[in-house]
Amino acid sequence: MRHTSLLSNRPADEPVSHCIFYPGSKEVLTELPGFPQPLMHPATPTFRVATFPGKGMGLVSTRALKMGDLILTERPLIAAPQAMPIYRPKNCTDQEHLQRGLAELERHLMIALQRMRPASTAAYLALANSCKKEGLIVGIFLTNGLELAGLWPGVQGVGGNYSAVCKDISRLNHSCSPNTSTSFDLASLSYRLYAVRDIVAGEELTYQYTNVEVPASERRQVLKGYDFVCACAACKDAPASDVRRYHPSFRRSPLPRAHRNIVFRRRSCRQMPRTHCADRGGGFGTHHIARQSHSGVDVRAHLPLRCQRSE
Ligand SMILES: C[S@@+](CC[C@H](N)C(=O)[O-])C[C@H]1O[C@@H](n2cnc3c(N)ncnc32)[C@H](O)[C@@H]1O
Repeated sequence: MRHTSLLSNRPADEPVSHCIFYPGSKEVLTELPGFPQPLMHPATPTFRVATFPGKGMGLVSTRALKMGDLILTERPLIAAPQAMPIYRPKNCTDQEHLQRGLAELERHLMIALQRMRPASTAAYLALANSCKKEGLIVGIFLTNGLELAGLWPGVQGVGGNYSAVCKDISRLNHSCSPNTSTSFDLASLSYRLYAVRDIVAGEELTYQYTNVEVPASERRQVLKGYDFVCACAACKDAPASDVRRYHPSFRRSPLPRAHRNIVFRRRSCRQMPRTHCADRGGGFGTHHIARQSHSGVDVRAHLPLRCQRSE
């Protein structure tokens, strides 16, 4: 593993990302023409951090937004592999292998936090940890990680082999009918958060942590890993909502053509301990990475807007 502070040679007010990379990933970025491109921000502020009863902190819109509007652009504080490549002795159980992987991840994250700018370290440590069984540092990483694909040399498409934590985007709370989605721009090393429907001023900005096309009971299982029970309208009226979610109109996108490259991404790594290592055999992380390859999908097939309006 290589630790790299990307763009640390920039002015002090420019965001720096601390990256824990496999060999070759940094070169994927530095060989991009014009890397690093400047960050593209919205013309006027769009959000603030607020507290939501029963959810902790989250983001709220400070002005009306139109579907497709850019809400914010952000470089991650830290990016690291979703699964650490560690040796697995013959008699090692899944659980032991998982714990060793997490301990190794924690060790690398500690190094990262020590090397980061103090303000970035403080911002990371201020994030939520819903994964209390693990150490604080790794717990924050598992709670707040977003998928970061496209940096694994030789892997095309949305491999999702890295996970990244951001100061603001990681504050988004979950909804099964989310009003935002992200894309990741490699050339500027930044996430872009977009509105996927019209949003009124003062509305909470929400994001999907899991596949929202599956029935509520399946979503509930995944969300258990984040230590909350979703109380959105779709979950409250699950039988009716499940029926609507199977309807073909659920998959039809009303996004204008210009915005159809927006990609829905889910939270990246929270399922890693529970679904892979607890439920399946095999090498640490393999199944998880396979799952993530389904998570960056064309928004055309996934915008649940018609249903959102009726839910
Ligand atoms: C990535 S953090 C989101 C920001 C977090 N609320 C905070 O205070 O920083 C994920 C955690 O937020 C909380 N959360 C997210 N969405 C929620 C929801 N719809 N209902 C209740 N809690 C939620 C859960 O504790 C979850 O583990």
